[in-house]
Amino acid sequence: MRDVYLGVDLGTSSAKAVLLDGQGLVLAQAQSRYDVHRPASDWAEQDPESWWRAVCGVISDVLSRGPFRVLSVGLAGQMHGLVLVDDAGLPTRNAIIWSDSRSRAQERIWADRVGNDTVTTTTGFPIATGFAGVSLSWVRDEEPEAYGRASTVLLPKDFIRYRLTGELSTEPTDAGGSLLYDIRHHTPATAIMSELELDPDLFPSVVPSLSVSGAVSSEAARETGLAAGTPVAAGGSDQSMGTMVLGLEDPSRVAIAISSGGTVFKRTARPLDSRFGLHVMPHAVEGTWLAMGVVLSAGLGIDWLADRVFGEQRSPAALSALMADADDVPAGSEGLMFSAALAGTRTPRVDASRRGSLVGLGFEHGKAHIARAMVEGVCVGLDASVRSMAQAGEPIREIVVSGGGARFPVWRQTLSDVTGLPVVVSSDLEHSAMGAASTGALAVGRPLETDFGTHVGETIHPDPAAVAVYSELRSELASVELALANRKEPQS
Ligand SMILES: Nc1ncnc2c1ncn2[C@@H]1O[C@H](COP(=O)(O)OP(=O)(O)O)[C@@H](O)[C@H]1O
Ligand SMILES: O=C(CO)[C@@H](O)[C@H](O)COP(=O)(O)O
Repeated sequence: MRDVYLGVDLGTSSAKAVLLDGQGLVLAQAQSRYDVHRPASDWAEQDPESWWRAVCGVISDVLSRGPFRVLSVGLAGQMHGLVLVDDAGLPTRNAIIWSDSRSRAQERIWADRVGNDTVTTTTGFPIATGFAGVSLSWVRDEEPEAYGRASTVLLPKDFIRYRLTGELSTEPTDAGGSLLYDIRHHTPATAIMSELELDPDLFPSVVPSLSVSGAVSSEAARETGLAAGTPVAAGGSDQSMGTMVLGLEDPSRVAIAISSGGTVFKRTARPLDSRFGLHVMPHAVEGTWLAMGVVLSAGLGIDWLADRVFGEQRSPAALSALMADADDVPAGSEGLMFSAALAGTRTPRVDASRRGSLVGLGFEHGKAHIARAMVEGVCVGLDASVRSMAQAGEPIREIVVSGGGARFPVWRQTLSDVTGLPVVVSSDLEHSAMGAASTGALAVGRPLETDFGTHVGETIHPDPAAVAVYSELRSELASVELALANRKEPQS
């Protein structure tokens, strides 16, 4: 029987599980998709039970390829979402996830009563819809019954911890993305919560990311196939866990995840100055920090194009075909531009009301042009965060790319051409699940014997002709966005 470490990532599009051996080698991995529900415009919800079913499925799947002895479990997950559970641990409503933008009235209440400067200084994040704190205010105002029945606020992956171990807790990296946590004092932001008439007792206990947060219960053992008593590490947010395995020791490397959202992230020795519009939160390794810039729809946008707009199956094969066709379209998409803010923007500027636009459409364009233009638009958004990091004093000479979209050449090359930087493709595209497994190993005192800096595939170099095309696209997109900035918001 082989000794292994299990990592679970509760992504936005799917749950993933990986099993690593003591040398960090992937022995098995599995993925199970679920949906984002959008029952009203601006809403984005998921059913925590569907998360749990998917997690049970992927764990059972990887274990079936054994025999394995799992020495620890580590957890990673999508950030910011709000899960409210009652005294019996049952969700009082669906989870409101990070790409939700319904709570604009509450965003204004937070700004009026507490102020953006106080919130940013205290929590590291600006006031924005989709963050657990603002979503919590919405539930309190609009669904008092679901708020009243709740006894604990959990972040998404912490619901999985609860189902695995029975423990209601979070850890600093996800607490730090909730808008309800004081990152300077490492305590719940009770003053902010009280000012907004949110009950501070709802916030769960916070345990260190690299510690053991509980053990697999006998009920969870029956559902997953894990042995009861297996230690479960606290883990962290998806990107925080990703930094554990993306070889980011070289400070001039920045990571980019092309996942449901697109994220630029970097571990830093000090918290970055919030004036540069980036998110700042505690990192899993105590005393260090994570800086992050986000494009709110990357893979989500491609999935939406394939599914809602083109009416195709959102299957891996259909997505792969669409991305391959997009790769055949020349840089610049023959004049088509896609401002890809389908779900608003958060960095460098918060604007939940912003939406995307397709500019320059002609009879010469087809599906592949539209998909490519979206990839280009997302990369221009990611480039803005890379530039913000450089402005904040973090030198950037190389990108390491990972996530579901990074398997496609069109994303890798466009990222390199838009940023003008070499892009190293991580050989561990499931960086969050891998980081969670590695964190679990650390938590039980058995660090993996590998140098993750060497887990790299090919390096993509910028093509000078495409760099010139994208330099122009960057300024053209900026003009389009400026022109649309004052567009009247439709009444929903
Ligand atoms: N097996 C796959 N085949 C094709 N595309 C995929 C696959 N897995 C993920 N993707 C693409 O990557 C995106 C999600 O990336 P991923 O890193 O898995 O996201 P998340 O962690 O948010 O669930 C999807 O929206 C899809 O476009
Ligand atoms: O909102 C953010 C980061 O601020 C998102 O990046 C979420 O953390 C979800 O990540 P993915 O599911 O896209 O990996």
